Amino acid sequence: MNTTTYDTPQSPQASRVGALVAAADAGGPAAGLLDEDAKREIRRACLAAVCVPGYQVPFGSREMPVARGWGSGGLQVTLGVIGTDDTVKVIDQGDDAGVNATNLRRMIAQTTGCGESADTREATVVQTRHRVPEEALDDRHVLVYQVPVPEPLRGVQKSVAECARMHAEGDYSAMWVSLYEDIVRNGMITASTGYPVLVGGRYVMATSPIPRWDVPRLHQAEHLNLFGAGREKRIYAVPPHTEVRPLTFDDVPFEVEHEPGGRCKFCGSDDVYLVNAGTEGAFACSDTEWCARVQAGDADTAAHRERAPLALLPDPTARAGRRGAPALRAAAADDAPEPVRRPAAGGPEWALRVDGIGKVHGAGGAAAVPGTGPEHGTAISPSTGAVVAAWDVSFDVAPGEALGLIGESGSGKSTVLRCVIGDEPATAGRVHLASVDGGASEVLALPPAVRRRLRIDSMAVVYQDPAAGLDLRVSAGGNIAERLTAAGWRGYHAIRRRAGELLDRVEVPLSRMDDPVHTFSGGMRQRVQIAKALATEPPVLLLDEPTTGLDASVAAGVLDLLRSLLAERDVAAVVVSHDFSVIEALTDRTLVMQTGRVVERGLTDQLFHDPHHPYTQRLVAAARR
Ligand SMILES: Nc1ncnc2c1ncn2[C@@H]1O[C@H](COP(=O)(O)OP(=O)(O)OP(=O)(O)O)[C@@H](O)[C@H]1O
Repeated sequence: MNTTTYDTPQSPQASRVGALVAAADAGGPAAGLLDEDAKREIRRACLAAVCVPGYQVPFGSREMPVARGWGSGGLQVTLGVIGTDDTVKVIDQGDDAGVNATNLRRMIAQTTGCGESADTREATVVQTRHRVPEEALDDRHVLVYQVPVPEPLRGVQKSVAECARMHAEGDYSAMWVSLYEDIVRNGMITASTGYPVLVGGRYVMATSPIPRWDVPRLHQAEHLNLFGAGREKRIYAVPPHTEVRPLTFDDVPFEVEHEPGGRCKFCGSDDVYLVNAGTEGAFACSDTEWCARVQAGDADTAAHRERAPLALLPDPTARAGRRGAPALRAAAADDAPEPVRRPAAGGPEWALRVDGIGKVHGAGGAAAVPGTGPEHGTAISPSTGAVVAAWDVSFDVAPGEALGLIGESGSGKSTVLRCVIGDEPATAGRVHLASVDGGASEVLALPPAVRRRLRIDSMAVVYQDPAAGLDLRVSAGGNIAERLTAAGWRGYHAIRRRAGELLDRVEVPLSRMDDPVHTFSGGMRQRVQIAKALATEPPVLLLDEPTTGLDASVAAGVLDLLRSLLAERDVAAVVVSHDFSVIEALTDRTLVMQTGRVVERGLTDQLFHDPHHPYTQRLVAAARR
């Protein structure tokens, strides 16, 4: 028997949390389904979860003697936090008197010595695998959820490590894109169980296992919510009085599930979460305790109606307006969340400055460089065997200017671009952006999270392969929405207007805006990638072989588009290509690269008409053929 008892804390609002603190390290005779060490670990994990609401705390989940689907995570949390003074109630789906619920409740009571009840008002610890009770919970209650799928990002990101990074950096744009795509397809967000919420303004949390109907009851709740996921070994919490906001766009209200005209066939309630009840069109309360009490006249139905999320019932007419191509008009001033960063007046004349960038693949770092380069005819270090992909490359680009990097395959031009954007770490050199601290900060020395952020509002890249810059499963508009939501855009219609304008500008028909990009031709994909890159008007645009791989006529069209886009925008562009005709069409100045080094530089026009270096002469001759 568990003989643990908790002091009754003085602060009613902190009572359940206070009990956790008091019992965190409390010992007692080992008994029941969990030994005291396991219980202590669970309490500590619960406390950590309370301290960082919405954050998934790992714990050493144990095997439990219950069948799969009974929720070993929830059971472990219940066993970890329950004391002999407590009374447990178990809700299986919405049923608290069924075989599963009764058996589980008895097992908990018998192995811990706590009381048991099917009445929410008597219970202090309620374990649920579907519903928040219709009865009001208060600061005496702990609601323990059996969680089947704890990771809210699982639908958009398979890698556990990447999910952790996204949570750490608050990078939830992939989640916003999935909500955007849902609205485009269905006019509403259809996610039912597991609806994502932002907890305490910081972490996105899945609300699995509860339906949307119950989600509003997490916001500023009186009671402590503890979520246990046994298989994924995670515990997380929503402590009392925590802000819990369902994720949705500013102009798309969060909605709960609703059966128009639906009413419980037993108690007549129409302000409860209803489930189908056998025959066609018949419904019943999913909370059997509440239903029975309403029938018995033992329920405060007026107070319940006030709590019910009736203001969040769906509005079908609003849904229709969210589908179909947006009306094109100039973006409104308040569409963008914040002004795009531009170099401050009086700052440097360049938007991007690169000083002595170098990249060595393999051993030796800078020591590997001697013996490589054009004069030695090799990029491979004679001393270490490392590949010196690029070395001592410097340039700057002004707003409204385009700089070309040209060279044969393997000359190192893409390496320079990848080091600047952050796709690979540089071995040497410095990068400055006028939009970051007026150019004072060395960008390569900034923390990785800050550098990733720069890729949203300060720099964009267009890759040769559209699959590198786009999610081909997502619609053209959704791909643009990813960049906009990452930059903080939260207006659904503003996002659609902006995406529509951009797609129109790059000549992708608006009728294709909501089609997945994998259904597009290569040239159209590249146009979508360009539209996405320009979405947040980054002051620096990097183009890596933007037309290579396209048919000649399609490439010519994309080149024309890029030429007019660069001419009309105040963007500083770096264009990498092995083809002098591309460089000639797009750029003002050019660096010629051979075996990792710059061998010639000058105005593109001059280089094209009067190349000095024999290597440049070869490249120009090839372009003229
Ligand atoms: N991860 C790597 N490990 C070893 N060598 C590499 C690696 N990545 C690139 N290199 C080498 O660095 C050199 C420069 O490559 P880079 O891709 O920058 O050339 P490029 O001029 O852009 O060529 P391309 O137009 O074919 O992409 C090449 O010799 C390449 O083989």
